[in-house]
Order: sequence, then structure tokens, then C-alpha cells
Amino acid sequence: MVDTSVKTPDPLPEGVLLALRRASTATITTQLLSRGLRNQFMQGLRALNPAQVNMVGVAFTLRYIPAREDVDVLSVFQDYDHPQRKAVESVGRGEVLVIDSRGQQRAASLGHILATRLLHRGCAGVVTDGSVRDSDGFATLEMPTFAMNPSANTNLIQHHAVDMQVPIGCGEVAVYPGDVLVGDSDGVVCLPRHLAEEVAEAAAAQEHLEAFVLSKVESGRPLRGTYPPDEATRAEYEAWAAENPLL
Ligand SMILES: O=C([O-])CC(=O)C(=O)O
Ligand SMILES: [Mg+2]
Repeated sequence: MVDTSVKTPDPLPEGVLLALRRASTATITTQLLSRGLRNQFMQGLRALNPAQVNMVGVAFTLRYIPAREDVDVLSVFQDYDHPQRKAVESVGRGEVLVIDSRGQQRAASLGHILATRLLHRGCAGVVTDGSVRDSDGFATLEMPTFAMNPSANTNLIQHHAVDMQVPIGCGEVAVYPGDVLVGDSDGVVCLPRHLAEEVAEAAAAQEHLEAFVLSKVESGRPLRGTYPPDEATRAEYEAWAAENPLL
């Protein structure tokens, strides 16, 4: 059985990080499907800064439940240990803050000031299946952020930050602290931590092969025999790969 208990994860080895930075979410979802996992791509999220879409990092989770008017009042923000603020000041270098907003978009999961603090903490990105406010700030923020639609409302209007570093759902995907989040212009995929190394390696190999296949399709070859490659095309690829090794 897969161990999903929550422990402080080790940092990702540099080689795994490098391979995942080069891998597309499309390739990773295919590699996950070949291992039986078909629900790892988060639904309905988009990158808020088109110049900052490539993201790789380790999940730091924050869980929201529905707000209640007598509990979630503005004065709670006077407490620097409010769970939303505490989470922001706990995220470590190379981690991605993943927020379970239950797919609800009527209030922002966070705003530009908190995101700027995360950037300064070395956070690798922010992912929420909800909204953000201060959209202009996110459009130029130098940290990948993935969310649904904007909402000017502060989180208290719909969300109550309740816990961090617990398993959550985000975009209909289970996220365990320590899982690996990869983002690009298609969106965000959650890679179970125990598969990160082997998927990174397999994704790099798939992309190397696909670069060759694409060059053949660009030169006018039909799909039959080329995509997927038959034995002859594979042999051609092997010869090409000997000259153009995967680095
Ligand atoms: O979402 C919030 O209430 C916080 C906020 O506006 C910000 O971080 O700029
Ligand atoms: Mg703000």
C-alpha cells in the first residue's frame, strides 16, 4: 500500500527537479496514466501571468472550509497567527502553496501582498481551485500562480482557513503534503511523491522521442509508422539519439 501519512518531505533531488522543469504536464499525465493514475490534472485552473507558467515544487497544503459570519470577521486578521497568514509564513523554499478552496470562486483565496511575501520566501508557486484578488499584481508577479476566476472579495466572505499540511483536494485532485506539483501553460498536474523520480526520468525519455517524431511529422511524414513510431522509425530514432543524446 502507498504510504500517504504526512511527514516533512525531503527536498527533491536536483536531477529530478531539472527533468521535471523540462517535462510538459501533457507528458507527465501520459506517464501517470501508464501507471494507472488518471485523475492527477487539476480541473479549471489557469496561469495568471503568461510569462510565469513553468512551475515545479513540493506541495505545502492549506485547507479552507466554508466561512461562517460569526467566526470569519475582519478582526481575525489582527492575529498574525491566523492560519492563512501562518501558512504564508511557513512555506519553504521550493514549495508550492496549494489551497483547497473547494472550487468556490466567490471570494479570493489570497491577494497580491500575501503572494509577494511568498515570492520573497522562495516559494515556487501558488495553486488554488478558487479565486485571487488584486489581479493586476498577479498578472506581473514573478512567481507562477494558478487559479480559476478573479474575485475582489477577501477570503473571509466565503472561506475559513482551518489547517495546513494535511491532505486536501484541489481542482478535483487529491494532494498530499510533499507531492510534486508541475505547472505549465496547460495547467497543473500533481505527481505523487513516490513516483516523482521514475516519472521524471520516463518523461524526459518520452519528450526526447517525441522531439524526433515531431521533426518527422513537420517534414511531412504521415502518422502511420511515425506516431506512434513503428520498428523502423524507432531504429531511426535510436540512430538519431546516438548523435543527439538526452542530456
Ligand atoms: O486576500 C486577502 O485578503 C489579502 C490581500 O488582499 C493581499 O494579500 O493583498
Ligand atoms: Mg490585497
